[in-house]
Amino acid sequence: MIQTAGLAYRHDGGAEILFPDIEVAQGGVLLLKGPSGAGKSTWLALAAALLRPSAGQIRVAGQDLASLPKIAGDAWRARSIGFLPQKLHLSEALTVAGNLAMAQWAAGAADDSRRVRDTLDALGLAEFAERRPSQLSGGQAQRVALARALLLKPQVILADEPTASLDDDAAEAALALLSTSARRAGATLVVATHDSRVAAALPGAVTCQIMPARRRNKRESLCKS
Ligand SMILES: Nc1ncnc2c1ncn2[C@@H]1O[C@H](COP(=O)(O)OP(=O)(O)OP(=O)(O)O)[C@@H](O)[C@H]1O
Repeated sequence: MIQTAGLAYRHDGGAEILFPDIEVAQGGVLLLKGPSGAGKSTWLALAAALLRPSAGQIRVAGQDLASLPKIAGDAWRARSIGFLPQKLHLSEALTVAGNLAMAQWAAGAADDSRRVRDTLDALGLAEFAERRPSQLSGGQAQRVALARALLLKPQVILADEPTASLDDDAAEAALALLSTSARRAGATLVVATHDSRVAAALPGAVTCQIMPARRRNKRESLCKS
């Protein structure tokens, strides 16, 4: 479950970004839309406890994040959040399987090569386990990053612009895989995007518009389900 109320954040030297109040049930899908620079990535960083709000409340996967100390936040994130970043950050020094093992190690989880294999298998990546990231297509590399995000069975998956630079067919396949994987894992899925193709691929999502304050119409609701 994700719940926010009166959430706001001010970057150093920037104007305060005001976010709409959001409520998404555990296992639900949240689509965060909004123009470039509106604050979508900032919202994801707040939901991952990478940033602390300047005002308001945010509760993610049963944890109140507004007042969570940094060290507790790091441990909570490792347990609870799977992140699919726009830049995939796969290490070329490691194989595909090694990249997943590295994610286990970084989260302080026990080394579990069986889970690495099973996760790669579930995403149709078994045959690529011993390849380096540069030996994969863009879509395959993104699937590896999704496998890494799912590996530790997170309660929430945060995906930042998952269809950027994908053509229509690849974007449709990526979104289908993302939502099927999240549903199977019982995880809440959050997709932040300004790609208008995404809404059609995520029927039933709670859709919230992140909007710079100067462009808001006070009577307009910024979220709908
Ligand atoms: N570290 C930072 N320091 C100062 N300002 C920042 C910082 N990071 C982001 N901003 C500003 O905060 C605002 C929101 O940025 P954010 O990256 O969250 O937007 P976005 O909606 O994700 O944009 P895009 O779709 O282009 O990725 C922007 O005006 C941006 O310039």
